Amino acid sequence: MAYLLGIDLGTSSVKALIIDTDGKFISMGQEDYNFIIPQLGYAEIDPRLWWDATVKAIQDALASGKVDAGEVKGIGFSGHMHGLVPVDRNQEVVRNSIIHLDQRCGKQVEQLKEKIGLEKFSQITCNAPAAGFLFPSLLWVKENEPENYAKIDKVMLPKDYIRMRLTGKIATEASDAAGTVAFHTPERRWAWELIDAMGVDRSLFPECHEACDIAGELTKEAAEATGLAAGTPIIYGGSDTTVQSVGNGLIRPGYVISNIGTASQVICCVNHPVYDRKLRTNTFCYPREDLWIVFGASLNGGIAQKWLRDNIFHTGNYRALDEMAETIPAGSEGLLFLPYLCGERLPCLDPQARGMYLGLTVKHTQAHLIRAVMEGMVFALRDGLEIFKELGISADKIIASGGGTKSPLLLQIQADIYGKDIYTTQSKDQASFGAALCAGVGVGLFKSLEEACDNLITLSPVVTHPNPDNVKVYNEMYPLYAELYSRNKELFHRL
Ligand SMILES: Nc1ncnc2c1ncn2[C@@H]1O[C@H](COP(=O)(O)OP(=O)(O)O)[C@@H](O)[C@H]1O
Ligand SMILES: O=C(CO)[C@@H](O)[C@H](O)COP(=O)(O)O
Repeated sequence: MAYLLGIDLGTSSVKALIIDTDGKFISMGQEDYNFIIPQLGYAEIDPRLWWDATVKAIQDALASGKVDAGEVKGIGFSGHMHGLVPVDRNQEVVRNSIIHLDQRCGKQVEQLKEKIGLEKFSQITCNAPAAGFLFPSLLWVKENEPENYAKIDKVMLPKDYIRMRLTGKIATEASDAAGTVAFHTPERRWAWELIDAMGVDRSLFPECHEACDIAGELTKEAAEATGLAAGTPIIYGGSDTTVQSVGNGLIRPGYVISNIGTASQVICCVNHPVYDRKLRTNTFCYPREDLWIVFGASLNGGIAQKWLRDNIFHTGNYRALDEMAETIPAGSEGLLFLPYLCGERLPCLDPQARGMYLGLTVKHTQAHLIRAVMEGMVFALRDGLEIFKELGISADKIIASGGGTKSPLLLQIQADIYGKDIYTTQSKDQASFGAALCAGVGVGLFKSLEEACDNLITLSPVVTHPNPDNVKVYNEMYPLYAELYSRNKELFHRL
């Protein structure tokens, strides 16, 4: 038998998925970890925790699938984006990774805008600089931790660290490199003009490749740690937003993925690097040289539900929260929730944005608080769909993805707030599945990503249809939701 291993390094957990070459699920290992919040607005994690969790997840996948390591023909990756992983000359981490949820580098974002000019910056990167992205985070380290900055030999993205531990080699690839905003997105190369202008040494940036290229082979040391076979081919892999889209079959323009993970996004792919001139969405590279991804990224997807579960209700169980929310009608009887608990990127790029409930009355119960949070998470994504309309990007078909697909209620809320049928794919975990497909293309088991997607990805026969009454309620509420941020921005900034 021939198998493929896809590793998805998420913000909160790592998944190692084994499939066969027909795309059939064989087994999956999953391990959780927690990033730390050393102070308000910071979000960090020691990358060695990712490695330990990845090793365990791979071991579990091999054991539960009873897979002979020699039959794993290729390994691919998907990884949460934007985070800074700095290593020294011995490939040891210099400091904790500053991850995408971190909002500390507002000052460095302003410096980028002042020194380069926002228009020039966005023409090169197709994006606005934002807190939590590698380049401004690196500028923060340069300014605030000169002793750490001096030790940095190379910087990389989170999943590149795992690949480095497996191959012994440091490199990155275009889909994640574009998310650093030190990258020329249309030309798919490091933006030396920006790097030089900010006084950063070019040597810190590793070689950059394409997602399905071969990166190297599994080392003997990594084989001993994981139980995989030394010499197994390893491909570069890509950013989670793009690879998860591949795992949903997104390989040509025309449809949209609605992904709810810890963060959440609405995503489409395009043939040219088009970008929103108002810089509310992101345009990065896709794991195929002639495609780009456009997406609206909310920092506040499932993390809002996790906050409610862990900090407010102290229940370990999303299902229990769903059961309560299901008892409440659409619209939560006039209660609205703005989910900007981590600051926000879509549509406002504001690290000081905050969450809020609007409309509380004595009638509202715990169940209303839960349902309003779920609705707020999806209203945040509708903001992205409205921008797609302005850009002339069609959303003929919407495919839901990520951990949010485990909740039938969240699927129904998406159908009702978007007013569209919601499809899902049959693959168990789309990001790690996409990573395995990229590996299959890299090692030559599939001719192309199109062939892999067209042959191996099937939509689930269960489609969630919008309920017309709920659509009406949400269409009336959305304009109120859309004003919540702008009307409260000044207060958020004074808090
Ligand atoms: N029954 C469920 N089990 C797990 N996650 C769920 C469930 N229902 C909804 N979710 C949502 O999925 C999110 C986790 O999604 P996932 O894609 O696994 O995250 P990540 O890849 O960011 O680690 C949770 O924060 C939650 O909002
Ligand atoms: O920030 C972005 C995209 O810009 C996300 O792609 C993160 O990479 C989210 O990862 P998960 O929350 O799904 O782990």
